[in-house]
Amino acid sequence: MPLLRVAYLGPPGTVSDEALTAAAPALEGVPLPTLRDVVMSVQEGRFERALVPIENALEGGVDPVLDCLALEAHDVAIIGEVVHPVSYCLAAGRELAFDEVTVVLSHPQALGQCQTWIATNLPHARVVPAVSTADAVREVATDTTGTRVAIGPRLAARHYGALMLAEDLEDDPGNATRFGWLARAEAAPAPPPDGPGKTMLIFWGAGSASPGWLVSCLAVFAFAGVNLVRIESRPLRRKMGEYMFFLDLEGSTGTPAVESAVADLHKHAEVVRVLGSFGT
Ligand SMILES: O=C(O)C(=O)C[C@]1(C(=O)O)C=C[C@@H](O)C=C1
Repeated sequence: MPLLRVAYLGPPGTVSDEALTAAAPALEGVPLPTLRDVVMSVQEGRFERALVPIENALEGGVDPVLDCLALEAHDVAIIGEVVHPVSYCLAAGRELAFDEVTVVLSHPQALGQCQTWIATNLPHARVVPAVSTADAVREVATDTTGTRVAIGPRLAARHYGALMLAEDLEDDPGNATRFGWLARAEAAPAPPPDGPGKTMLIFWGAGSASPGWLVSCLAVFAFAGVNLVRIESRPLRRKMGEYMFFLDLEGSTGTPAVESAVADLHKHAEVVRVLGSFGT
């Protein structure tokens, strides 16, 4: 039987690559250039599965993934999650003293996760965003005369033969990223009827301009005895002041409590979409 191919943010050596290998070493990973591409590859049926970062312990939600799931990838479901510890090194194509460094490259999430380290150790360097951590490391690895460095996982430094000038750059040793497994919604396994589970959903609209609207939306979960574990708002990408709300809650939609809370939420909100419901 052919191996299941899983799309992830490339090139090889990203944190996504590390997380995929740690979670499912037997699956074949296929690197794609951007996070939007990875999500849309499942929406468009080019891949049956993808692994994408959703949330980081220090920096919060991974916006391109959340926005694409909410607003573009209407037929994609989150079918499971893995939490992967994240640690970075400072990679370069040659030995450099910190005060010689003029540019530090990385993915914006990684730059955010290391912001205190950068401010303390490279206060004069220009911080430049890259499409992924591994892309940044690949870029500097062959630069044997310049003054640029990159922040990326050790995997990337080894993969591209870069020197490691420093290690453990993350601003807290508890740094970790939560990744979601994606599949087409029709291929998602049925949510578990009991046992520990999680449901991720989004809602917006109808009544959001009236006092107490958000409270009444959230109250449906309290009344049903469902524990909310995360709430995050993002612009609805329409006009100023319109937001969508991402909720994570304990329990799957296979349980009566979650099912009735979600049904009640429909009475308050214009749009309610369950992004995923799975066992944990
Ligand atoms: O650039 C990478 O290495 C990625 O896999 C992307 C990404 C992200 O977008 O959050 C994944 C995990 C880390 O939090 C940092 C970057």
